Amino acid sequence: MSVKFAVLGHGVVGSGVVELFYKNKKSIEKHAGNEMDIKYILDLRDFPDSPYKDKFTKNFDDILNDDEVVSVAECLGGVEPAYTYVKACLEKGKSVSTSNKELVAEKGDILLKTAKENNCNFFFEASVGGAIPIIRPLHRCLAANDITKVAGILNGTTNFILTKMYNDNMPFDEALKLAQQLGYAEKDPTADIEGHDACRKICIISSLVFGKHVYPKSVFTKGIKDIQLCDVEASDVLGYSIKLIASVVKLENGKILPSVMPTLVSYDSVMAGVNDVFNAVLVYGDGIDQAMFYGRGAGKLPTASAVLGDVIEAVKHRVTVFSQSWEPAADDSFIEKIENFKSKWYFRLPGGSAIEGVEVYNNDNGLSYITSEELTFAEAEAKAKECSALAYLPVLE
Ligand SMILES: NC(=O)C1=CN([C@@H]2O[C@H](COP(=O)(O)OP(=O)(O)OC[C@H]3O[C@@H](n4cnc5c(N)ncnc54)[C@H](OP(=O)(O)O)[C@@H]3O)[C@@H](O)[C@H]2O)C=CC1
Ligand SMILES: N[C@@H](CC=O)C(=O)O
Repeated sequence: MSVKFAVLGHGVVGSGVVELFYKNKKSIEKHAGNEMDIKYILDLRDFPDSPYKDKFTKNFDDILNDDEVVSVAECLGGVEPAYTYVKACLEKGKSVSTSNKELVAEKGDILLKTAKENNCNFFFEASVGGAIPIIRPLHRCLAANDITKVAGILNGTTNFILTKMYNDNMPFDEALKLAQQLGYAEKDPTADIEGHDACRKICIISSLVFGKHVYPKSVFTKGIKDIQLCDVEASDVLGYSIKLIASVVKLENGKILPSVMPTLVSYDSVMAGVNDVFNAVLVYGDGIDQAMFYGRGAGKLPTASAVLGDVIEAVKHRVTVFSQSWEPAADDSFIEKIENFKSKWYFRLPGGSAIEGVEVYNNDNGLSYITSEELTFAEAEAKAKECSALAYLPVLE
């Protein structure tokens, strides 16, 4: 008998899940060890031209109350009603696979507990890095390591925009419009450009790796909206590319320091070669030294691939996967303050400024340079104020 699942949402990702499932149905079934079919697709809109139009419903209860549906792919986005729907499915023992990072970053601890209590699974491989397998490698393949740092480019939209600014001198707004047309951006793209999306993703990684829920409000987050073409030009001349880097570091005092900041990345580093919609995640551990995961970070079929991988896993393994879990956090005292973040820094000072002893790039847009010493965030902020800096960003060699 074929195993039935439902897809919530028929937008960019949900429609990709349906398309990829029917395209590769035979091999998906082979991997799952079962015949499978989609019984329902939930959406607010009508899709009269869809070959699957008979499967559409606007009523979530059709899915919830159908015992034949054992697994659900949630691709709605946002916290509500996704949270209510997902929790209700898990309470009925239906495993859920989601691409919704906002949901996982805000409610992951509760949903993982609900899944455990009901002997099913809450999977979220697609919530970080689009197509890139990173969640399962972190809690399974790399489980023998003491992981000390994870850093990456975790937002496809901003990496696409920055690449267009570097390679084509394209203005920010034009590049953003293109990313939206390609289905990379969030419904409200402020989440991409102000760094909230990358923040949600580093929260998920931090929670999984360090075992306690890290909420977005505890993470210092700065997006790329203030990056100007003159910073692009200056960083390029100095030998760096600006990337939106989300990272979490385990410190010697036992705390962790997650952050999201536009960062100058040396052209000599692997991160600098990650362009367009591609994402990359670098994991540092005592066994592996370092490992890099790379692939398309957004888009219809790449994200659908990760969602369907989880659906297959849910069909294959009906019992809770305990390694993919973390505890709720009573407070955020285990998170270090951003003021103590240490790095070299890029400064752009107003024209007419003078600075000695460092390599500088000086033009009509100001004087740009990179500090020779590491400074804490607090020291860099104070220096920026003192010099009336027009921009200051951390630097990754
Ligand atoms: N796009 C991408 O590349 C990626 C997206 N994601 C995540 O996946 C999720 C979905 O993203 P995406 O597909 O791009 O978003 P879309 O807005 O394209 O799709 C969401 C779909 O769900 C429908 N929907 C929303 N609320 C309801 C509801 N209450 N009942 C029924 N249908 C509803 C929407 O209908 P309507 O349009 O009428 O509102 C829309 O068709 C998000 O969490 C996103 O962050 C993750 C990785 C990559
Ligand atoms: N808007 C997101 C979509 C994938 O998570 C991005 O651009 O990375």
